[in-house]
Amino acid sequence: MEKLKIADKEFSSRLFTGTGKFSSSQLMRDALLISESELITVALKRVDVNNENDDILKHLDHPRINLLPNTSGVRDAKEAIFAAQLAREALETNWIKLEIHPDPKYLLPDPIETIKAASELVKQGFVVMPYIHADPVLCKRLEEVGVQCVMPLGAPIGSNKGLKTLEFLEIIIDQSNVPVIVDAGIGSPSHAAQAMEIGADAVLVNTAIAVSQQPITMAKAFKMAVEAGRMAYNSKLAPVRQYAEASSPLTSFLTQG
Ligand SMILES: CC(=O)[C@@H](O)[C@H](O)COP(=O)(O)O
Repeated sequence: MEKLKIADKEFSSRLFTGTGKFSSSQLMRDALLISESELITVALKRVDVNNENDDILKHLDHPRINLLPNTSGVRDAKEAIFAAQLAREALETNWIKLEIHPDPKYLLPDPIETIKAASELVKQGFVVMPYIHADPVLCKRLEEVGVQCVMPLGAPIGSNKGLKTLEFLEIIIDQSNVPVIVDAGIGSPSHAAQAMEIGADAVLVNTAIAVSQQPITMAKAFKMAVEAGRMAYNSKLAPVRQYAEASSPLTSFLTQG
């Protein structure tokens, strides 16, 4: 599979993963290593930044893993900027997954605060990866302020509903000049494959792996689905037709001889 470039990094895997909801840190590590994911997001609020033996960080220590701190839990741009600065200091990375979702019921991202924070964080030298609604206009605006990719949602975080925003994701992918990573709501490997088939550059999956009955084999299933979806996209899918079209001539044998 061809590599994906975001900012100064190249990724062989187009499956990005999250670290929440695993029943143990060891299980999280085993599943994420099997997934071959190279960009793994961790909520800053879950890390004890003053403890160099922090359990979650210890379990994510691997040469293939790039940590992507996220600002989950913040309610506005001001808090997000503060969280990003803390993360940069604590984890020594200027990459940040910008998540501002003040409403705990649906966890939908606040577009106004997100664009405000993104534009300031870009000015401060961050590689900004914003989690947003599948809004094509917002994606273009974020691109203009200098984010390195966009991360539109398929469905609410943790809902496992799949690509409820499919038609808008297609518009975003069609228009985008930065990588498009479908994030949130991907509940099964087939959802991930579908996102890749329509041309997403990558997907981010957490809940569907972490809360499955067998996270390790599920992680592998997601890895394979993402690879298959990308391969299908690169091979150009056959067109969808309204009417049937025979796969081989139906009557030619009647007219022979
Ligand atoms: C971990 C993380 O960043 C989540 O906020 C992300 O959006 C994943 O969503 P799912 O848990 O639905 O896969």
